[in-house]
Amino acid sequence: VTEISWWHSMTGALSERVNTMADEFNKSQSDYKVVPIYKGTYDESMAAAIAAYRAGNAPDILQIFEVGTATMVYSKGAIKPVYEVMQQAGEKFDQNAYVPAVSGYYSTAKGMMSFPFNSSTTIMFYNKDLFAKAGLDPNKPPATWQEFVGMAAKMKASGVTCPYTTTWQSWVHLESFAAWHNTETASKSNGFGGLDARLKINGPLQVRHIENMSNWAKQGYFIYAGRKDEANAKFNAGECAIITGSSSAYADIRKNAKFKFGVAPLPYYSDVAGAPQNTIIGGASLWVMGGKKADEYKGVAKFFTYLSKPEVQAKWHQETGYLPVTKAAYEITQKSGFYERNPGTDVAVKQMIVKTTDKSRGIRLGNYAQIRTVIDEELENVWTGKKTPKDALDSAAKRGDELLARFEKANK
Ligand SMILES: O=P(O)(O)OC[C@H](O)CO
Repeated sequence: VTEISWWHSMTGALSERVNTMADEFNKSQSDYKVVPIYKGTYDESMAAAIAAYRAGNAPDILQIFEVGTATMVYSKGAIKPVYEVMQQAGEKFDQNAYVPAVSGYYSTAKGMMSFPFNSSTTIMFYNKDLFAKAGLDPNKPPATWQEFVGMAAKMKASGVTCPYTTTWQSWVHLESFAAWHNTETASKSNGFGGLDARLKINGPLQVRHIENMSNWAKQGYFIYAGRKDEANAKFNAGECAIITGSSSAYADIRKNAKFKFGVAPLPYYSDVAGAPQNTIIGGASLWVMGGKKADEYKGVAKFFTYLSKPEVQAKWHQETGYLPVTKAAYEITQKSGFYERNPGTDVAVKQMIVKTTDKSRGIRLGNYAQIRTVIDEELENVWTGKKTPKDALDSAAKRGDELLARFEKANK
């Protein structure tokens, strides 16, 4: 039996699903054994994989978050493109079966570089019980940021200690926020048009929004909980009335929440022309590492064929809140009546099926995992009152551009 190692960053209900999928594949045949290994958060696992690659003991399959995509695409030798793995193993791989927002994110002109696995997008969850406590209609979540302000004030007045929180602040409030308002995050179509792209995260729209968030933080409407998904625990414990973040938060909310919850689209500014456009994908994809034996690649390809089955993808989507990455997975889910039985589970899908523009397709920027750290630091300077929103965003853009310039030079 050939073992196939799979490093991932899934926790809670998500990691249970990952283990079940590997088990099911392992039971379906006797030549290969997929071994899933939790390697820490997305950035921890990416750093561990780079070190392991240098030491010659990288895993076969590596789950990398969406912002690591450009770095992986340019890591020639360290990775083996998925279209090549599938072709050489003689496995069928229909790239047209994928939802365009997903395949577009992970493809180059040659084909799909990684295997789309857990694509999410930015949405809102809210606690209906806390809405009722504040005298708000539990079936009317805020559709716009303008509406949000009055509601947050009512929640605060009714004694809610955390009216609003968010996970992944840079993804939700800058990257996806910009696409939702059909605004660029970087020049050159957010980096898809070339390595010389530079950040545009300090424009008037972004400054306006971060200024609002800064005021909401001061008024106690917005409670900052951390850079990654720390805020989920606060929401799941019933402390926060509203959370914005990954659609995949659904997996643990539906399992753990002891309150009635609702799912709604990400709020937007209704006075911005072109909004709402579409939000962008997050989550991660599976990369195949370079320098492995032919037999291992064959096993990886077989496992990807298993993961490509519409019914496997549909189950993953329905249980986790990740997007259906193929049209077939979406259709199976729709026909089964799942969306009617579980109101709100199609919110993420609807935000994504819109035709994207050159500003809203996604981002393809090198060193972006490091740039996220810079953005996180600068936003924290705003929440703690050390910097004005404009100064913090200007500084994030400048420091981020230095990282982009370095990446451009190294990959020319
Ligand atoms: O929680 P996930 O897996 O949807 O990922 C969220 C962000 O996109 C990570 O960059």
